[in-house]
Amino acid sequence: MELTQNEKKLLVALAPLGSADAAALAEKMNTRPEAVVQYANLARERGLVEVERDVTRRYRPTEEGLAYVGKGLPERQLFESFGEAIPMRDLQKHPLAKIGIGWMRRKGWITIRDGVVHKTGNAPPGPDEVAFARVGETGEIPADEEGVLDLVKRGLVREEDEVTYTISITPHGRALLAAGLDLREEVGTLTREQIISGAWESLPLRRYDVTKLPRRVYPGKTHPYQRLIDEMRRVLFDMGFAEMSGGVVQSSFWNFDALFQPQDHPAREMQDTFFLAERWPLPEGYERVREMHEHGGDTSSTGWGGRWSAEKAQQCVLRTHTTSLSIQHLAEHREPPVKAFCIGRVYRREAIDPTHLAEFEQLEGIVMDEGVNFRHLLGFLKEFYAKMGFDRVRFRPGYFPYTEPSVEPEVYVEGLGWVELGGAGIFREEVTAPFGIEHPVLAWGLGISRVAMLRLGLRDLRHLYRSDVEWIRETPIYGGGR
Ligand SMILES: N[C@@H](Cc1ccccc1)C(=O)O
Repeated sequence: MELTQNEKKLLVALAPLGSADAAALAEKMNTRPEAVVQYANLARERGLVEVERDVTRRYRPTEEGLAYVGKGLPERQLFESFGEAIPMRDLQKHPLAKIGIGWMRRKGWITIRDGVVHKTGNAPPGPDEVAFARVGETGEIPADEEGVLDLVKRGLVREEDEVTYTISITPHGRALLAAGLDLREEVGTLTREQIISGAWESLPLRRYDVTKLPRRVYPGKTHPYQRLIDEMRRVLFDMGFAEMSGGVVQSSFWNFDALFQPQDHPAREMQDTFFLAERWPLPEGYERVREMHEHGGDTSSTGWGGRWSAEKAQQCVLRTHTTSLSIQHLAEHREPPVKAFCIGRVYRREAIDPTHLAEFEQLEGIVMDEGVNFRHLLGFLKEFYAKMGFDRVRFRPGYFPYTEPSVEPEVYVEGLGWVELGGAGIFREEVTAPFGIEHPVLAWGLGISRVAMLRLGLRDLRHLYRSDVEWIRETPIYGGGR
C-alpha cells in the first residue's frame, strides 16, 4: 500500500536528524507526540523507520513527602527534637508525634520506660532516609535506590513511568526519500468543480483500506420478544384476522362466569388468581348467564346447579387468560363471520421458576361462522404454527369448562420433544347461548412466551423480561436464534 501523507511528512522531518525522539519530531511536525508514534508505527511496518520504546521509571515525592523534603522524615525530626530522654507527655506535644513515635519505636531508636522516652543510640539513617535525601538533590529518586519502595509503601513517594519513543530512519527509508515523494496534500473529498473540470484525475487521492473492519455500532432496535410478537400479528393479519383489544383488569363475570366457569371452580381461588378490590357492574342481560349457571337456561344443559352469586361475578381480577376478551368481542359481534385475535399479558399466581412466571403473554383467537368445525380449528392451529416455524404439531385431548371438544396443541422441538403450547376447542352452548350467538365458535389461547423461548433458544423464561442489553444487542434481527 502507498504511504500516507503523514508517513511522508515523518520521513521528511526525520531524514536530516537520522534519529529523534517522538516529542522532538512532534514539535518539528507541529503535531502531538502520540500522533508521531502512530505514523512511525505505520512506517515501521513498511521497514522505513525503527521505533524504540524506552520506559524510565522515576520516583517523585507525593504531597505528603514534599512536606519533609530538606527537613527529614517525621521520626528523624522528632528524634532531633530532644536530648537523651524526654517524658512521653512532652514529646506528644510535638506536631509530628503521632507519626514519628511509632516509626522511632519500629526502627528501634527509642525505648519507653515509666512514661519516659529514652534514645537507644544515635539512630544511623536507614536506606529509606538515604533514598529520601536524594529528592533534595534532583526532585526525584533514582529507581536503583534501595529504600525507595519503603517510601512508596508509606505514601511519601510515587512511581511515575515515562515512556519515550526514539525513531530512526532506515536505509530503506532514506532510499525511498531519495527517489522522491509526492508531498502534495491528499484529497479526501472531491468538490463538484473538481469532478466537472476533470481535475480529479491528477489529484493525489487519499487511499482507504476497504479490508479494515469498522467499529461495531449498536443502533436502537426492537426487543427480540416484541419483534416476535409483531411477527405473529403479521401472520394473523395475513390469515384474515382482526385484532381485538381490552384491559388487563376484568370483572370475574367476563374472566370466568361468561365462560361457564363455575363459581366454586378451583382456578377462582385466591391462590391462583390476583383479585382486586374493584368491582364492575354486570352487563345488561347478565341474567341469562346466571340462568345458564343455575339450571342451563333454555338449552338442554342442566347448568352447574346451586345459586349463582352476582356479587362474586362483580369482583375484578387481573385477567387470567385472554379468553375474557374473546367472549366480550363475541357478545358485541353476533353476526358471522368473526375472525379475531389478540396478544396480551395475563396474570396468574404461580410459583416463579425458569419456565413459569406470574405474568406472561397469550395469543388468543376465535373464528365464528356458519358451519365451521373441529377440523377447521386443527387446520388453523397447524397453519399458524407452521408459519411460526413449527412443522410438527399434534393435538392431545384436553379439558376446559368453556369448550367441547377441547385439545391441547403440542409442537415438536428438536432436543426438547413435544412441548405443550396452550389450549383450544369449540365454545360450548353454555357459553354462546346466553349471548345469542348461533354459530359455532372455534377458540384457542396459546402461551407465546413459550414460543418465544423456543424460537430465541432461551432456557429461562425470565430472560424475556430482563433488561439484558448485551443479549438484546447480540440477538440477530432475523431468524431469532433458530
Ligand atoms: N384459556 C385457556 C386456553 C383456551 C382458550 C380458548 C379455548 C380453549 C382453551 C388457557 O388459558 O389455558
